[in-house]
Amino acid sequence: MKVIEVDSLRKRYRDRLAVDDVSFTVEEGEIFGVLGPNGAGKTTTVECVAGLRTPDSGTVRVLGGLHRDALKEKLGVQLQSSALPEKIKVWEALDLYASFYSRPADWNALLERVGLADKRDARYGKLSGGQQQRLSIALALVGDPEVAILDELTTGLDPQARRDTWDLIEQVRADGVTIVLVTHFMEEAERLCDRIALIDSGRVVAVDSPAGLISRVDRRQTVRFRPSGPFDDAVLKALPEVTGVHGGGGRVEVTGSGNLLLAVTTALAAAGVVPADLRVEQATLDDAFLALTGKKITNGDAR
Ligand SMILES: Nc1ncnc2c1ncn2[C@@H]1O[C@H](COP(=O)(O)OP(=O)(O)OP(=O)(O)O)[C@@H](O)[C@H]1O
Repeated sequence: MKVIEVDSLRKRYRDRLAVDDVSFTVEEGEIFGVLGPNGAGKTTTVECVAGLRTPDSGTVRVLGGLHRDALKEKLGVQLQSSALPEKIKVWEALDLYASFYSRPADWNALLERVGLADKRDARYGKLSGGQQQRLSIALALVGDPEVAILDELTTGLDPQARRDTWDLIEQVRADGVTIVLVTHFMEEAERLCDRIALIDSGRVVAVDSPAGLISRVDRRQTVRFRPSGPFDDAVLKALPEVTGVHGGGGRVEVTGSGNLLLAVTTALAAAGVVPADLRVEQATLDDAFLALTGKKITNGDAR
């Protein structure tokens, strides 16, 4: 079932066309990524989906076209800008947000789930960045939503806090919540998303699974190693998977496609060569974005 249908969405801010003809659909139960560089129009797009902005043209249907008030009950939103007052206590924020819904979730259980049970009485301003982020996820879930929109979920978090947040999102999805995740982190999109809309300059460049996006662009791989001794590189060049073999400084670089690693290691074993420091490099989402738009997406990606 399609949970979100966005068709030919356009949104202009005065002289700035932020979203220029964006279309995509999100299926029930998936984690759908909206990925693109800063200023691409991601936030504006999801704000239109959440009913927080009115599109200039195009249509947005969420949960079969629910109207605003009914939709508010079923949609949880965590936006970049939703900072809370410094002095509010964790439990007060949850209690306040719960009051917006007719059938809220049990926020005590939510606090446990996001790992903030011991911070119940702490003030928002005293929480670490990771704790604030987890609280904002709890606030997005306090209405027990069917769909959650999470914008720049892990920006500003250290790698461990980021991975903990990813685990949390996977648990939320396992409960059946459909998730729209806005991000400019490749690793996050690759790890979490079932499908991704790549957005650039207000337009959807492609929608596909992470593997689908990568394979569309480049199936080439590179295998690098240090051979245990000299060998005739014809044994590698003869392999159907191999397109090139280059060497120098005691290192060998083999390019090709298909199951390149297996083909190379098998041929080396047959030739009595042991490959040390073996590395495989494949195209990434970043490469896919570059090939599709001519731009790099990475900005602050904590790889
Ligand atoms: N309220 C606003 N008024 C005027 N221009 C805006 C407004 N909000 C966004 N913009 C502009 O619209 C464009 C798209 O912004 P948007 O925030 O949707 O992009 P984004 O992909 O979410 O970027 P970021 O990751 O930086 O938030 C940007 O050029 C931005 O400067």
